[in-house]
Amino acid sequence: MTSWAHIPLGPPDAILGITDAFKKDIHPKKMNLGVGAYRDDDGKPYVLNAVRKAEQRIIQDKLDKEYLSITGLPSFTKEAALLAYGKDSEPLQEGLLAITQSISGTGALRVGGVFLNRFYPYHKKIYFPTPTWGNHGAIFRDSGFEIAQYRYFDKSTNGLDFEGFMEDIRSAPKNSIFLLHACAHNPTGVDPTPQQWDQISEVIKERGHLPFFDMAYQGFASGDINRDAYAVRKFVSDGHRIALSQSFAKNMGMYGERVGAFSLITESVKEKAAVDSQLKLVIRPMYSNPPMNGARIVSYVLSDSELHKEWLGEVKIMADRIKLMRKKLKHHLVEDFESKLPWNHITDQIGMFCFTGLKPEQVERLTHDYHVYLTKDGRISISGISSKNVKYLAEAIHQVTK
Ligand SMILES: Cc1[nH+]cc(COP(=O)(O)O)c(CN[C@@H](CCC(=O)O)C(=O)O)c1O
Repeated sequence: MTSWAHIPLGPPDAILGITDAFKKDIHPKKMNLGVGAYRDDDGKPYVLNAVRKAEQRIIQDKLDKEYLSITGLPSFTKEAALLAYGKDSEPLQEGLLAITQSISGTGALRVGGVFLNRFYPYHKKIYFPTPTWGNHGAIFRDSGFEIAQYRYFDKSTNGLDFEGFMEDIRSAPKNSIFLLHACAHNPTGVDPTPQQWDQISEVIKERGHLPFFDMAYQGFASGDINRDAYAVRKFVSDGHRIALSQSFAKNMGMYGERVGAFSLITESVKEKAAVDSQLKLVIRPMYSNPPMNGARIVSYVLSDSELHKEWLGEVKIMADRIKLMRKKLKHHLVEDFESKLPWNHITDQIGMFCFTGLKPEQVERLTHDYHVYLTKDGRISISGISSKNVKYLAEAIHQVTK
């Protein structure tokens, strides 16, 4: 009889495990600032109206439940590509974009990781920003990659270490793979300016590196889908043949529907056909073909002009609420509690997260004494803040940092 006694107990997930701890807490003022999932000002999950309308139309259309193709719903991947690359994208117009639907952003990164580990013709090493999203390491290690870091966050300014970033691009061996957060960097909320992206593109091109963009927040960062895709589109117009993972979890509130896409720019129609064929050979033994419901909803929303317009309005509402909570948190810290610490980074940073700069022991106290749940590195998901609890949070942060 097989014994499994040799299996060690694994640690709780650094991000998703926080929600479990939060749920067990019965304190009336508890706050979940862990997982990056949008909440409205009542602290409730938000299902977009455009999504609800698309769902109704799908029901009325009485569609079948047949298998999708291995690379997913064509109407979805077409719309996902248009959203990311823009209608004027040359590779898109010339049919040079290999793309597949994926199990959300995580699945896109994994499929991309396995594909690149199988076919990337240079060193199987990928460079991550320091710090990066907690799941990137496991995804690419499990895909067979060696992991390296490039400098990104400057603790002294709570901003971008641009010089260090550029030096590390220059010093990495030629043809390295660089994972780049397209917008709303997780966990820091610190993004390069467009001018800095232009310089990053130039040096990455000089070194022949492969840019692998992770775009998990398009539209959710600034509220503008085109602005948030600046880096992706600039790199493509500069001639980079990028790899891109897209997630519709946050910008369309499709968290549990698991809707994403992986794409790679190729040099010719023949190359695209070969890449498409090999993506299928990666996916088929992994999960065969993707779930259809979420992809149908996203394709309905993006392809219908009315729903698309409504969605753009809703994604801006979400982004604007996040920006307002940043302003309120900083205001209470500085004006009400007269904190003498620098808190400008709360409003300088962008997107779902704020990298507060709190030390582990301060994080520990925030959770233990004030029932505020956040990741150990001091990252807070701004969407967990509302007009009802923002002052309480400011007081708690002030108490543990004064
Ligand atoms: C940069 C980034 N890339 C990819 C993903 C994957 O998203 P999905 O499409 O759901 O597979 C996330 C979600 N990260 C937030 C959500 C929870 C998670 O870690 O997963 C987070 O960091 O809280 C990211 O923040």
